[in-house]
Amino acid sequence: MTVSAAGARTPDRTAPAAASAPRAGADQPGHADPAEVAATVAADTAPAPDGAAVLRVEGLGVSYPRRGVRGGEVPVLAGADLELAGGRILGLIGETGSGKTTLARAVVGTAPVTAGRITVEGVRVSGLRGRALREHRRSGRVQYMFQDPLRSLDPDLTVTELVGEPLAVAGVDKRERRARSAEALHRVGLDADALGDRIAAQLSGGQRQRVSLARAIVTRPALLLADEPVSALDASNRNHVLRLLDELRRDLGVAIVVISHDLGSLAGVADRIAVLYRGRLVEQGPTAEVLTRPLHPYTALLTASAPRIDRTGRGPGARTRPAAAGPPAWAVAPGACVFAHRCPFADADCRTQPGSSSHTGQRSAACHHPIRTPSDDWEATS
Ligand SMILES: Nc1ncnc2c1ncn2[C@@H]1O[C@H](COP(=O)(O)OP(=O)(O)OP(=O)(O)O)[C@@H](O)[C@H]1O
Repeated sequence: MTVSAAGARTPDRTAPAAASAPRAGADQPGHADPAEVAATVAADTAPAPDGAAVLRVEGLGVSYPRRGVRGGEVPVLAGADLELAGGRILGLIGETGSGKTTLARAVVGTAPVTAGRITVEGVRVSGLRGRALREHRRSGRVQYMFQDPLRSLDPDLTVTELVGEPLAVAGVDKRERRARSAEALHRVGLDADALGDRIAAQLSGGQRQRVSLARAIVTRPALLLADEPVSALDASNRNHVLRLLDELRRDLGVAIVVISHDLGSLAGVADRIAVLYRGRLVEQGPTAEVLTRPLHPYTALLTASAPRIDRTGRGPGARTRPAAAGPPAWAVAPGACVFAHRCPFADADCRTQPGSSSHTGQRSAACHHPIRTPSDDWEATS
């Protein structure tokens, strides 16, 4: 079990070295003045200059080893390009198995990158190895928040220990750990004095998710990857966590990637949406535009089937067909459209030719026949 860049826990085979680093001691709940610590956090975590990319993903490919086949591999992500500035939220959406978690894990260095590059704050993290990678993870500048806090939080640690653990990994002394853990808990609406001595099993689902969030921000990250942060929560806790994410990006300038199945959750919080289908990013753009005027037929299908986005079924999504089985993504010709087997507009080009990526302003869609409106100003880029 391991977790983030800074040593939480996740059930994977590629445990970051930080996972074996010493744990925080049994700190007492912190007594620091949260306002004072908050001021320090704000000073230490200056938002990236407007427009500066905190995360840049270029031509990313990830392949997992194929079980039982020596040297064999299964490509699960290909040609992914993304950019995210400080203080911005990117919603990453796609059906189960499309590669959302894999993309996030590639960014924190726990998925095997086979092509392209990932840059965080100007540092090429996809090329880091050995000591440089361990140092990067210990810095806590990139944090990954797991979708299942009950499984990802160590059941034996108290809340104070859980939140302070990434700081212990980073070598922060006990006194500062206590102060910063209390501030992080305060920021997510939890009282360290009241909850600091509890273990995860003694918390509600919403509290656990907020402890995960406190743990993720305690290192003052530049980039937070939140994997399905609200999918297990009821409506009130969901809204609370989404509001917290919004505050974090605004107050601390954190760049946040929110992974979700739920367009409704993303609609309220994300500045931009990226749509993943079978390991390919098929569309990206400002949230309102992607949701109301999807360009890629798969996005149209998503928006049409999301009740809160399009209840009428009369939007562009109504033109798409229901799901149908297709070839596995790795069997699709390199660059050809992975949605062609389901797309009502697909022609021979879509099944055989490299997908054409079109864009207009802030938007892009990897599609030979994007859904257009008369006002669209199109430019084919490849
Ligand atoms: N460690 C692994 N080894 C081999 N294959 C893997 C591994 N992890 C994920 N996969 C495969 O990679 C593909 C993408 O998985 P991933 O977990 O990234 O999808 P996802 O979009 O996050 O799905 P979900 O929404 O269900 O969490 C899936 O086919 C999955 O089975």
